[in-house]
Amino acid sequence: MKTNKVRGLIAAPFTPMHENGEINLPVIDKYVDLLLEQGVTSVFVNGTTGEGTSLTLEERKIIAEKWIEAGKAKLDKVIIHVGTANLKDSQELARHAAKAGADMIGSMPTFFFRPASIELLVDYLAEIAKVAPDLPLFYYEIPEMTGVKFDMCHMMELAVQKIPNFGGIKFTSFDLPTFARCVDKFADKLSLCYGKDEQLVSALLLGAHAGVGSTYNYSGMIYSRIFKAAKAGNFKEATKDQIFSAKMIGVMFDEEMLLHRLK
Ligand SMILES: CC(=O)N[C@@H]([C@@H](O)[C@H](O)[C@H](O)CO)[C@@H](O)CC(=O)C(=O)O
Repeated sequence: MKTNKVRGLIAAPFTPMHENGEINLPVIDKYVDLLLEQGVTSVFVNGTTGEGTSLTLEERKIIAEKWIEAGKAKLDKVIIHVGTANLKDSQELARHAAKAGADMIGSMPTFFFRPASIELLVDYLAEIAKVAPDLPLFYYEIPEMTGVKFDMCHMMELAVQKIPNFGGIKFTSFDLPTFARCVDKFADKLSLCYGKDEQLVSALLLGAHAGVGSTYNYSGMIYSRIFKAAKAGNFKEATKDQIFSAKMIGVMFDEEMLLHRLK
């Protein structure tokens, strides 16, 4: 099985499109270089920022293939989001990601008919993980968009028992106390990636292994400085950049996550 170790900055890339809404694949080669120039070393493809759940399966497959091909020997990890509203589509995307050479896969829960219990959520993830047994599966926790909210520490306890290739979590929530419990319990065996850019430094202080976010696409240099300063224990420096990030995000988003403002 491929390693579940991912570290540093993971961008959640936009899906480049032409005016007519067709996918603009060739620009992804330059996109990889743009991210690397900012210190971003991995990508989480077809996620929220990539509008994955608004794309067809075929579109998601060609985008995944292009990021894997463009990122080869350049990016550290290409992680493909396979979450959909149903199991069979997610399994199809997971099989495809494995065949195409992805390093990892991630999945959010079903978000219309939501899992009725934490056990059912883990069983669902296990059904996705089993069709791509050589890839670590990450759970994509994003309750503000999915409406699914369980205790992530408990979820991971169940996942490590039931899913041999469970790799970690992509934690997009302001709930730092829960994130702290997850770090305490699982930091030595899983990868814990934090997904709220405006609170990255707090998550790093707690022990996050990686940050994953949308504003990394064009402000990666800010988060690179935060990461380096935090890892060096220079929190005064890290906090300065984090305050800038919080102010920048405050300008872009008022009360809701308006993706179009990011594009
Ligand atoms: C809801 C949302 O878009 N969250 C972003 C954050 O990067 C967010 O844009 C940022 O923290 C500003 O609020 C990411 O966590 C989403 C993400 O990783 C993805 O697009 O897959």
